[in-house]
Amino acid sequence: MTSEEMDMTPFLKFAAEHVAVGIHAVDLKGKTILYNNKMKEIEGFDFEELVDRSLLEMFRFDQHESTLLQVLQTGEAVFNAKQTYWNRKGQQITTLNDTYPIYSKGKLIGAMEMSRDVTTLEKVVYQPLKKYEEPITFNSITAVSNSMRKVLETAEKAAATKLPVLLIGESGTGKELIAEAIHWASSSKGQLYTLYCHGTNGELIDQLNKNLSAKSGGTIYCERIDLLSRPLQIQLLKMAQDQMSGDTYFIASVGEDPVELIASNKLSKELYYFFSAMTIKLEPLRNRKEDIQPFIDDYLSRHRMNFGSMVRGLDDEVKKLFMAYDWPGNLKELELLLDEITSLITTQEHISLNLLPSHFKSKAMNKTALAPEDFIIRSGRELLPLDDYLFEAEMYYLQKAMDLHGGNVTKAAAALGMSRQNLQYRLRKIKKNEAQT
Ligand SMILES: Nc1ncnc2c1ncn2[C@@H]1O[C@H](COP(=O)(O)OP(=O)(O)OP(=O)(O)O)[C@@H](O)[C@H]1O
Repeated sequence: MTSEEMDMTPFLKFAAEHVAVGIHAVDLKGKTILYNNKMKEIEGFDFEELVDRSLLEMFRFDQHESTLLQVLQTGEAVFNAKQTYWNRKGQQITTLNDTYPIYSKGKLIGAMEMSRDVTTLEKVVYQPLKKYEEPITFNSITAVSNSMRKVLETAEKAAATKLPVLLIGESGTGKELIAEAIHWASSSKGQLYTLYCHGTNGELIDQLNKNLSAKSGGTIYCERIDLLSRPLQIQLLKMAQDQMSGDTYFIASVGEDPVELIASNKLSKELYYFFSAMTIKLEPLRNRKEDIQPFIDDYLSRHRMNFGSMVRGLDDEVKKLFMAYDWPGNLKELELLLDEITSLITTQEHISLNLLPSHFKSKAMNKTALAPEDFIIRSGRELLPLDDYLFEAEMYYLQKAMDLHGGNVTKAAAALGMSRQNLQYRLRKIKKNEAQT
């Protein structure tokens, strides 16, 4: 039988589910008709989140979605569109996207986006060291808030004792920067190697092991060990134990509370014990807003020095907006935003509201938390983005259901027609959101 005579559908379905490229396809109405496993992984969806909820409902009408819509409107492909964003798990992700119009019998029937996850590659290119073009020392780090000052104090002690360090903090809080500063301040003689655990594999860990042995030591910074699969965590632990006898210094990071990561089986207890001789927790930027202005001052002074620009600071309105915004992507988000703004600046001395990119303005200006009774649409009031509106409505409805059932999750879930696990998951999400606002 030739391939033309065979029904290729099962093969194509298998390929779509197993290929290492994220695929998202929509029909003419913009309705999702294909969303493969790799795309779920890139966008950070949990299986629980997909239960009881249609995929379409979950999408934000953000830049990512609009490339598909744009292709539907123009019928023309868009290639190599780079996007950096924070996915549902708060992980910073960079993708390169190709988006194609799909035709059948000469008629446009939909669009398909293929995303390559280039987060690791991007990090290698974007390492702070390359950006600052000098080794990172504790002096290059903005630390005005009490919590950051304590971080530096502990980091300096860690460098002096050369004890393994575990850095804990959300994406973009500065873990890699601290790791570099510890390396340069320590007596570690060799080179600094960074193992980006997102997207690493067994061969890379072996290669690192060989390099360290050949050069008799160095510092190894394992970024986000919680993103390694369990077998790779075991391989990394073995490698670390092998290297203990040599002159190798170990630093690692995780993106969440390690105790919770261990409880949810995402982090091996043994690996945690190995790295946690000293632990350093970096607070999210929303809990230490005193660091925002000094960071901006440092950034702009570097910008004036490197590019001869005139830009000195922010307008009062922008200052207020920056202080009110919750910066889910932390200092990295602020830095990327400043990169974007300063690339447009010509002769201005102050950054005014009209210099802020519209994607940021709409996010920051709509982010003010609503009281539950406020979620109905009132005339004369600016509309919320649909995603925020649905979240507010869901929060209100679930809390009401819980109150009505005396806080009993099983009963409330039954009344809402959803699984207990799903309700628990959503309540946890609400709690997390409340803690952040
Ligand atoms: N305290 C700080 N002082 C100066 N720059 C900072 C500080 N914190 C973060 N940055 C800047 O933010 C960027 C992101 O920091 P870094 O890569 O260290 O974050 P991270 O916590 O390691 O993030 P991820 O978990 O996503 O890897 C850096 O390029 C650095 O320039």
